[in-house]
Amino acid sequence: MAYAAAVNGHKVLLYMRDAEQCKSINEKGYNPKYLSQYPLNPSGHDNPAIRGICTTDELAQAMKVTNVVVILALPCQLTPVWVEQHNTIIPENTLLCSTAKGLYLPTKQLIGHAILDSLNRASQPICFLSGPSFAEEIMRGYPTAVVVASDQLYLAVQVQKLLSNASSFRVYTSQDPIGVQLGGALKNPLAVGAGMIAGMGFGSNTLSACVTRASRELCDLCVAMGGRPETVDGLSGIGDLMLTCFSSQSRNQRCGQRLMKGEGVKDIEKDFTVEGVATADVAVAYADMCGLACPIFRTVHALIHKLISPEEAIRDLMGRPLNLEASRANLEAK
Ligand SMILES: NC(=O)c1ccc[n+]([C@@H]2O[C@H](COP(=O)([O-])OP(=O)(O)OC[C@H]3O[C@@H](n4cnc5c(N)ncnc54)[C@H](O)[C@@H]3O)[C@@H](O)[C@H]2O)c1
Ligand SMILES: O=P(O)(O)OC[C@H](O)CO
Repeated sequence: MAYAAAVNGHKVLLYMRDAEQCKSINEKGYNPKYLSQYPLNPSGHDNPAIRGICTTDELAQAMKVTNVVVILALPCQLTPVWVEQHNTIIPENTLLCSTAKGLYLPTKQLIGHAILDSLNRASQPICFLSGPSFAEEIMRGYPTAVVVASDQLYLAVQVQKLLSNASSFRVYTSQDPIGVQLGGALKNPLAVGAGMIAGMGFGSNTLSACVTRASRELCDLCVAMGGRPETVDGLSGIGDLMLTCFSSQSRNQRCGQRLMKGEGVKDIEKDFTVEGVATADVAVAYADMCGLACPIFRTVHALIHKLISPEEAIRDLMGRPLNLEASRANLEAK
């Protein structure tokens, strides 16, 4: 996201904890830890267009500048903690844009509600960026479309203008922050499930069937929790579901594959962030709250926690009562 903003000529400060990483960004124009082969310098000049900062003092100074947008790009389970630690230096009127795609496990909240609670301010301007977007493909300049949502459209439009560029990054707006947050979060356990199918050695028939039926569950659960169905049909629902279920670039998808090879969640999470694991727990809690069957969400959750075997999972899903395809079977109580 820093790169997308820098491409548009904005002054970008990238806050990080590691002083060495910061030094490398400022002196060499490369981030040694993430996507290290890509220069952080869209304009081609020697000086990096993105400057690294790593002290709370520098961050506090940066926050005082007017017209700042703070893009929070942390894993979901860490975002509220970080916000709470920094809430005194985040000005009340500064627009926050969260990119985290997950549901917050400790309180089973949408990430936006958890952030506002951590700030202890319900009125902070906030929006949510989501949609099919592997970071590496953005750095490569591959045309990408995402959506940014806020209750107040003008806040979403601010981020839309900040990040969109006509050659490779197109940002749509939405006034359905609940639907956009839920779509981006709930696709993750389903992508873990898609990886499990590959890990079990099944092929395209199984994957396509599962993703299609999963998209129905995603829609039912999002709508039951207050999102709009047209949002789920969009980039932050079906769009991101397709990306992550059909690509082994997805960390959630790779996690599912590795789980089926016998690895444990804790070991996999040491290698990369997997939002779908914690979010699966919250998804099942939401399904219970809404009285929804959501068999795929429940099966993925049970497999993650090794409550059932892969053979039982297939038997349970394939052995469900036969039904019309378009029936609302998912809406029956479990
Ligand atoms: N990577 C992608 O392609 C991508 C695309 C779209 C959305 N997202 C979403 O964005 C969110 C962040 O994903 P990511 O891939 O950038 O995750 P990541 O695992 O790469 O972590 C992002 C940053 O958080 C920092 N971090 C980790 N622990 C921290 C802590 N305790 N305190 C402060 N900083 C800490 C890391 O050092 C890293 O710089 C996720 O919810 C993800 O789903 C990621
Ligand atoms: O690698 P994943 O599975 O975390 O997916 C990253 C983004 O959500 C893709 O849009």
